[in-house]
Amino acid sequence: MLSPGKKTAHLHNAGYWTSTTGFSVLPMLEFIDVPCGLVERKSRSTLPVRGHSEVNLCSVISLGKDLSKIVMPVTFNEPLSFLQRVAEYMEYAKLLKLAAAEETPLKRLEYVSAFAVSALASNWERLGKPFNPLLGETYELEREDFRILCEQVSHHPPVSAFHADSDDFIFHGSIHPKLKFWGKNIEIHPKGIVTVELPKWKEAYTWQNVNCILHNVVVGQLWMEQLGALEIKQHGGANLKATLSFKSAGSSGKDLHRVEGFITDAEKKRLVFLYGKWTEKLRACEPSLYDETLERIKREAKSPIGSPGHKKVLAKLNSLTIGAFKPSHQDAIDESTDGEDCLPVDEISGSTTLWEATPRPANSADKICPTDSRLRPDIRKLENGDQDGAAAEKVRLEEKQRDSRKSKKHKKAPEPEPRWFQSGVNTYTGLDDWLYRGGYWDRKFSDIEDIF
Ligand SMILES: CC(C)CCC[C@@H](C)[C@H]1CC[C@H]2[C@@H]3CC=C4C[C@@H](O)CC[C@]4(C)[C@H]3CC[C@]12C
Repeated sequence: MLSPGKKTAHLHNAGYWTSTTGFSVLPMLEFIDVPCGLVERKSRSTLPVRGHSEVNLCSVISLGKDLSKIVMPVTFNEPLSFLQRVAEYMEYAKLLKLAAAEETPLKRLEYVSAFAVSALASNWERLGKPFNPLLGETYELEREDFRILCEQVSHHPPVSAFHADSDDFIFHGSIHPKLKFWGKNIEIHPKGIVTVELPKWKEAYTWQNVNCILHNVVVGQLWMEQLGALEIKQHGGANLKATLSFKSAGSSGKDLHRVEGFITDAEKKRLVFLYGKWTEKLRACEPSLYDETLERIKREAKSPIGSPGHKKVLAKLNSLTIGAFKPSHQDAIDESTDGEDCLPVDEISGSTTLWEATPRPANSADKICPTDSRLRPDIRKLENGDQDGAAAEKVRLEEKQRDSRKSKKHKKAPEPEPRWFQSGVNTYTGLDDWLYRGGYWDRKFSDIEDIF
């Protein structure tokens, strides 16, 4: 087994890990690769600035298409392979360590559930398309207390397999993401089973990832939701089960990113209530506390309709309902219940926090303009040592530029003006000059022409 912190002294199993390379190891949130061959194991602590394109998708694909079969413009991409995205599941691997350290099957399942939810957190606001891995492509990530290897095991359909091990747990599985374009939305079915094994307890946990919906892929603000039931089954020992529901944001957005559900035993008795948001945290409390909270709210709901107490209650009810309990007066809920005076909807006193997301590294949310030099594919290819590719891209870009100018002239429109500058006179010299129009730093780049 691995000895944490002693990377040079691996004595274990043959195969992939015996060849210790001088590759740099990336901390979990460092999404961009650094050149290999570094002597020191050094990692980035910030990200190069980059944003995603807002080019109209309809111009590239048609309805109901399986997106894996479509070549997308590179400006839709984030500079990562999907294998690296898979490795991001491990960001909160410490939860599995915590699970293994617990003495009861229930507590272990609580932490495994937290891990399953936390594995989705890195997807929040990540709206670029990772590169399709090539068949046979691999990605390794070795950290203090675990290591993971991913391999693209099939190209059509695309399947990525992964295996992570550590002193305390093994985590493995495969993902076959199916993307469907439905006009307004893209639906993603990340098919495949994932398994956590805790050898010390001779226990395993299995689940399947929930579906992911990308909204407003053509017009408006692109956003993502994770949707559906996540069933985490415990095998061996107590055979408990966690059933979590990833809620739809709903029209008011109240349930945005919300996750909740129960851990039950083989007799379907509720043992623990789990609640939180996949972007933020997961908490646990006794089902009785959840019931009491609901009871109290129901009682308070009898206060006069329209009173502040009543509104508070409606807000809370709306956010806590799960399974059988649904308020019949849901229609009465209006915008005002979103106000400051509503109860903290994600608080049940007496709960314990199983997992809390850590903040993103610097620059991870900045957007740059899709015309930025840093996004030029020919330059990037040259940087990566692909001279032929760079030459081909350069020709393609120049042709694209020529064609776009031609088609604009054809429409007899006046020569298009530059976007951020205009010709004018330098007030000091009286000579012709180019003057800034302003507005760039508002970063509204949605109508920018795709020049790459
Ligand atoms: C053209 C643009 C809008 C397309 C952008 C598509 C991006 C956002 C899509 C493409 C592939 C998708 C991923 C496919 C599979 C999984 C595994 C699942 O367990 C969590 C979501 C996750 C990680 C998806 C997140 C969103 C994703 C990265």
